Amino acid sequence: MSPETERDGRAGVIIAGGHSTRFGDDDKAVADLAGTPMLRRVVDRLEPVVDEIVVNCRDEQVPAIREALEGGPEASVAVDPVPDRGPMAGIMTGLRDAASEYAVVVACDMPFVDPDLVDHLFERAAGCEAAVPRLEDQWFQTTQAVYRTEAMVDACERALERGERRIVEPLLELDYVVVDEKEVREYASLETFENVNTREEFAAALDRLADERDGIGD
Ligand SMILES: Nc1nc2c(ncn2[C@@H]2O[C@H](COP(=O)(O)OP(=O)(O)OP(=O)(O)O)[C@@H](O)[C@H]2O)c(=O)[nH]1
Ligand SMILES: [Mg+2]
Repeated sequence: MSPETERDGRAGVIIAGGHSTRFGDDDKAVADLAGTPMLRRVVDRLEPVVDEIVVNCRDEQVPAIREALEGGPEASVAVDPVPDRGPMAGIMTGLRDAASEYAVVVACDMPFVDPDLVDHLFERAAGCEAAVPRLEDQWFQTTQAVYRTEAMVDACERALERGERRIVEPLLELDYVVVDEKEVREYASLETFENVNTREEFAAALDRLADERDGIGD
């Protein structure tokens, strides 16, 4: 028998442990975006393509996050043992709580994440340790990427020990594949990567949702 735990399945790990400083006084994770907390939109979009959902946050966010998750798909909450160590530490916390072999990591501020792309990223990651989108002239989309859970946890631990904070540090240690812009566009429009940092971007997201409701756009 293998000494390692046999894992299979797919997790969705949403990181929400930041302070939303560009957003202002409120926590953007639970900000009401056209009637639905932003984080809950991400949960709802991932639910059809994953087997379990984990939401990572700081301890004091838990009550509001649980409220935002109420009535939705089952999701567990993974609290950072040490807060404010950056999104990579949040990824490590969330992945540690996931039981699945692979996990898609998505930031809580990406309300337009496309399940078709996520599904494709899981397929591309099979047999290796990560599948990460990279658009032309842009950096890796590390907060909308699939990782092999155990491999990424170990790589994050090593990176944090070295004093690194960037998500790309553990990624580059893994056996990863890049999903380029052309390939992304076969599955999703680039709005999948749109992230909401400011009040202006929040207003733009509201406009986009209104257009979608009215059947405008693609
Ligand atoms: N667990 C954890 N998550 C974080 C941390 N910093 C950022 N994040 C998450 O990483 C994602 C991307 O970060 P940002 O868009 O910069 O979010 P943010 O740090 O809350 O916002 P700003 O303060 O405006 O930069 C978001 O989903 C954040 O919640 C952190 O220190 N710990
Ligand atoms: Mg952001």
